[in-house]
Amino acid sequence: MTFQSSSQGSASHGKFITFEGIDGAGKSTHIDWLCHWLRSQGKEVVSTREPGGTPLGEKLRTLILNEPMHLETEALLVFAARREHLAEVIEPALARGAWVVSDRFTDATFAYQGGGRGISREKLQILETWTHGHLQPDLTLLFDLPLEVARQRIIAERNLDRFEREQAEFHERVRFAYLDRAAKSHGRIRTLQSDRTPEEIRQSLEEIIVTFCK
Ligand SMILES: Nc1ncnc2c1ncn2[C@@H]1O[C@H](COP(=O)(O)OP(=O)(O)OP(=O)(O)O)[C@@H](O)[C@H]1O
Ligand SMILES: Cc1cn([C@H]2C[C@H](O)[C@@H](COP(=O)(O)O)O2)c(=O)[nH]c1=O
Repeated sequence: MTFQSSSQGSASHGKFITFEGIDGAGKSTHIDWLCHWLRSQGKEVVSTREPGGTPLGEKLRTLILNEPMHLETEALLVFAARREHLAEVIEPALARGAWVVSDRFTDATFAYQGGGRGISREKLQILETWTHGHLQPDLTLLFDLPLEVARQRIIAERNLDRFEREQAEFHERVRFAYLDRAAKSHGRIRTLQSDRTPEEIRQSLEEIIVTFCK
């Protein structure tokens, strides 16, 4: 993890890797492979997700994904679930030297609640600083692809949740908020072109992760 204090780069801490992208981008498909690969390198790996990752967080996830609510209530709940996730799972794992791989983190909030719902970046930054001002992912893998391709992948296979049922314009705003954030991330967010075969994506992912581990 990247602490903004002098603990940055300390050998006693693990690494924090997050996966991001619009719904149906292919994150879950590749998280298992990455965790398997990291374990084959002898690392302790904690695989988790947001919203969720703790018993309380999973209850909040059910509400967030299914219950109609005010847009700011939604933002506050994702940060509440995140605070619990950090305290119960992420921070202890990193402190003991484990690698944490999370299916989504705060970039998702800037993309969905910021880009999608229109909450200002300033408001979200205040919540981010309050919740985890001391900690950011070391590496974020952004799975990017055209909206129509992602829709085709998920539409046949699942009951759509509150976000997945949003209009195409919402998902376009989410996608472009992610890309904008990646462009300003100084290399933390690596974008993977995801309208390719799983094998091609995995090869790109492997190149990124091997370089990151050096
Ligand atoms: N490169 C690919 N080509 C074709 N189909 C894919 C590819 N990657 C994933 N899929 C399929 O698309 C669907 C969505 O993939 P996956 O669940 O990995 O996406 P996700 O980003 O985790 O989605 P969500 O965030 O909505 O859970 C799955 O049926 C998966 O098998
Ligand atoms: C962390 C986070 C998530 N969301 C949204 C994005 C997705 O539509 C769902 C989670 O579903 P997934 O299939 O597990 O990817 O939640 C959000 O709006 N804001 C967030 O901070």
